[in-house]
Amino acid sequence: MTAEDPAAGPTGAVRVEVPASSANLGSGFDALGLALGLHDVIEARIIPRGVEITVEGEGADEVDRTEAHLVVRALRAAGEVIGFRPPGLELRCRNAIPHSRGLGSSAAAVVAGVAAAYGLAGMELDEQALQVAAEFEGHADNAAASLLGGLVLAWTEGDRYHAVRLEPHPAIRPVLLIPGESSKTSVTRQLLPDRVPHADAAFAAGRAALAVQAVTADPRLLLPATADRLHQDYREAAWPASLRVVKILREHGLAATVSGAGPTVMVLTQDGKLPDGVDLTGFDPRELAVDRLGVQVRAL
Ligand SMILES: Nc1ncnc2c1ncn2[C@@H]1O[C@H](COP(=O)(O)OP(=O)(O)O)[C@@H](O)[C@H]1O
Ligand SMILES: N[C@@H](CCOP(=O)(O)O)C(=O)O
Repeated sequence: MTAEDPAAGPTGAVRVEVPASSANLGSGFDALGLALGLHDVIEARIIPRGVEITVEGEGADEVDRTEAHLVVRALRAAGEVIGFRPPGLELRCRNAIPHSRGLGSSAAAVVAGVAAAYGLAGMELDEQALQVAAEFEGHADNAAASLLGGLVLAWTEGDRYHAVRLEPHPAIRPVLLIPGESSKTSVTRQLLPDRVPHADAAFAAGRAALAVQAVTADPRLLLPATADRLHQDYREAAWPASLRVVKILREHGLAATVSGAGPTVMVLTQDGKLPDGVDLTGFDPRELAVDRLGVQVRAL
């Protein structure tokens, strides 16, 4: 995360580039996130009054163009925290992150709004930025990844959100299988049980710890490290085809997981390849680099 010229003081306009992310990585439910090389770009400008919003690309036919726009709401919320209250705002959004597919579009939009507030106020991003962004989602995995880039470990302490950033191993090449249909995170969270068996919790703790080693240091461990018992099976009704593909790819030895709350499938490969003969009808396979920078802000 950088604000490239924070010493320059408040500015009238900023350009923000924010990465998508894949949360959970199978075993690290609500804790692990990986930033991906697919970016929304937002230009935010202070104007005398009101909001003027243009949107191109993903979500252009759906998103609100009023004060209720997610980037505006996040910008205003961050502004309250840092004491920055612009009279009016112009936003130009060029969206590349598909909405409601498990690629962290909402977290990216929120991080973009928070980063725009800091940039317009001439401030560098800080710990409070994660706090504001994570409060919109209720979990910090995607928001921390969009903010910091790389692999993130997110956790909560009371009502405070925290994250550390780790460097993913250079050999890791994520392939994303993005389906046409969408699935709302708020809906699939309701499919999760209130309690899980102790053995499953213990399994998850071990595999999530292993995932840190696999993603940062030893990608040969990716298959066992991404095994999950806490969320994917419970959410099957929302995206049976995604879970079927995950299981088939794992039987072929690939570290496939449902990305975030689905329905996209993420495969952590080391060669960018998928096995022949696996039926991927309905999915658009795209190799995406790991984003190592996190959100980028510059004055215009
Ligand atoms: N760039 C954006 N601008 C405005 N709203 C957005 C943007 N990205 C996502 N959203 C909002 O977030 C919703 C998707 O959130 P969610 O279901 O959590 O999916 P995702 O997994 O993509 O984050 C969209 O329907 C839209 O309301
Ligand atoms: N840990 C969350 C992640 C949601 O990610 P999204 O990209 O689907 O919003 C969850 O699994 O609910």
